[in-house]
Amino acid sequence: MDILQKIIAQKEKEVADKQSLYPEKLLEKSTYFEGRTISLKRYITREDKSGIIAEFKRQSPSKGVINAHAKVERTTIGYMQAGASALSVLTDKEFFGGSNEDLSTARKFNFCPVLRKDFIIDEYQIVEAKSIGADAILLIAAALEPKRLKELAAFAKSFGLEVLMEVHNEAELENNLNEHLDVVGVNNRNLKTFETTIETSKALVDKIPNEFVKISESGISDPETIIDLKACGFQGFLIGETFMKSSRPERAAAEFIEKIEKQKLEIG
Ligand SMILES: O=P(O)(O)OC[C@@H](O)[C@@H](O)c1c[nH]c2ccccc12
Repeated sequence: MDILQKIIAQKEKEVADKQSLYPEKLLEKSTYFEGRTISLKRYITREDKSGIIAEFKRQSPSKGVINAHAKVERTTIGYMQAGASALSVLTDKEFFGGSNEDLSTARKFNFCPVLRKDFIIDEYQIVEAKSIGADAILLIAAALEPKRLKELAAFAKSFGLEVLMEVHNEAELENNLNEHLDVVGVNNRNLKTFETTIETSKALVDKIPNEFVKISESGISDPETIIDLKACGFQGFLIGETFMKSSRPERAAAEFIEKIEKQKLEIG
């Protein structure tokens, strides 16, 4: 069993437990339920922003604890002040040390798109995403059958949530493109070895139709890589660890984004 299969098995249990404790009817009472969402697609492509989706991630299966002390409020506000286009918040507890409260806190203190980073396998988690204040959800092609991925994407759109589909290779991309997706992300991390390589993104970018916003995810550790990925056609960049491993992630993000701005000027 690879890590993804392990996580999915755990999610199936979690969803069943939660559904009996807090049925959808209850989640629908959340004040966020009626509210409008902020478009991730639009914010990634805004000219006045960096294209960076800055992630709040305390730990991961590949790295263990990345940052045990960072506060969601200070970190996410700082990310946005630094020039991030959007936020990504891990809500998985078991493997990533996140929570729904983390996402709601990010929501409460920021006016920007907030992506719910979790392993979605059921409609229940989409209702939950809306109820905690998310604007967009992640669907992982490696975790779902194409028919199921499309159903979940359509369901998310019916609540006004945008959909980021994540792929690792050409087959996943080609089997899953559908009209309900907004953003397509290439994950540079190999889920079996945990190794990351930007080449994964470069090999797939031209195969993603232009109607989708294209982002590169994981293992981005220097501003030069962003310049390189932009030149290949990527519009967005999902960054977690490079920021979170700093004792002040928001400061690391500010320094990183400043360097991109400087290089942009030099390149002209
Ligand atoms: O911390 P990194 O290497 O910058 O990666 C961020 C993000 O891409 C990564 O956290 C991620 C990509 N896809 C996921 C799916 C689930 C959980 C986490 C992820």
